[in-house]
Amino acid sequence: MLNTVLSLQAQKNKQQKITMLTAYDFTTAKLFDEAGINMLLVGDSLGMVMLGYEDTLSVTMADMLHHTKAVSRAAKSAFVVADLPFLSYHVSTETAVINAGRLIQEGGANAVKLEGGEAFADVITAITRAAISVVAHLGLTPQSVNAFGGFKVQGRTETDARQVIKDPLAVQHAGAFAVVLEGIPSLLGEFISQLLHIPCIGIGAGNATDGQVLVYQDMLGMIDTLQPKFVRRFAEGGRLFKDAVTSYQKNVQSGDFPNETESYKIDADIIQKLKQEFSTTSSIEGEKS
Ligand SMILES: Nc1nc(=O)c2c([nH]1)NC[C@@H]1CN(c3ccc(C(=O)N[C@@H](CCC(=O)O)C(=O)O)cc3)CN21
Ligand SMILES: CC(C)C(=O)C(=O)O
Ligand SMILES: [Mg+2]
Repeated sequence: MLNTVLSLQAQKNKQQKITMLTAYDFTTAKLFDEAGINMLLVGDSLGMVMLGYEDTLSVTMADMLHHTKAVSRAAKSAFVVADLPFLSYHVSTETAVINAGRLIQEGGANAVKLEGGEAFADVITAITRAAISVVAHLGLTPQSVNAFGGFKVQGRTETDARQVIKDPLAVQHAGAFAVVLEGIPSLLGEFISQLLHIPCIGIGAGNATDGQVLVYQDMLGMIDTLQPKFVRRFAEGGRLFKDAVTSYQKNVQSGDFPNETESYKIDADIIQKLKQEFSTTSSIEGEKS
């Protein structure tokens, strides 16, 4: 089943949870698409999990396009959302529209995501005016890590919580078709999801949002450095990979790999003839010198 802005809205209306996972390359995107995940997010978290940076601030439009192209080629039914990287939508609405357009036109994404609420309403309106679907990312917005003083849960005080409620309303009004709510108390996640008519996808926003998103390396248990409270490890992928690599290493060292069936064959007569020919050649060469 093809996922669209309409099917995702219908899922919220019917109270069927929306599933979203990050994806950054063709092979994993194909697996998640085949598993029936509704939405694939080419997140700027790729700077951390794929490229090894400390935060998402170093990620460029070139990085995002490179990975978005790979994911788009794999997505047959999943709806592909690409993150607008840091500073690609902050300078002017004009550059924001151009960069959003590149993720769609060159990257093949179905929608773009940007971090910001009320303060980015004009940018969201400008992008949606180009008929580009926008997801707004609110709450713990990782591109603000330095402004926040770390990856800190948002909306715990009355003043902060008020803004965390105002922002989703503002972006919905500006034309966003969905929001990602990250790192907020579950009661706020629940209230905002009831307040908005558009789908609210949570990550660290509790169980009452319209859907959930996680970074795939987190949920597959491939990471043991960063471990936010909201992560559940659905597999021990890191263990699985390491064990397989150890097994490969042992089998190569012992000469057990590759075996007969893993090797190519040639007629024994041909190789026998060539062996004679080359041993003669080398003895003649030897006589010359
Ligand atoms: N691997 C990975 N997973 C993610 O979810 C993720 C990334 N990378 N990179 C981009 C952002 C950064 N994110 C993060 C990173 C750390 C915390 C974290 O450690 N949070 C504290 C909250 C402490 C508090 O304020 O109470 C925690 O203990 O959960 C949360 C979200 C979410 N995103
Ligand atoms: C954490 C999710 C929502 C994200 O924005 C990303 O992966 O970049
Ligand atoms: Mg992101």
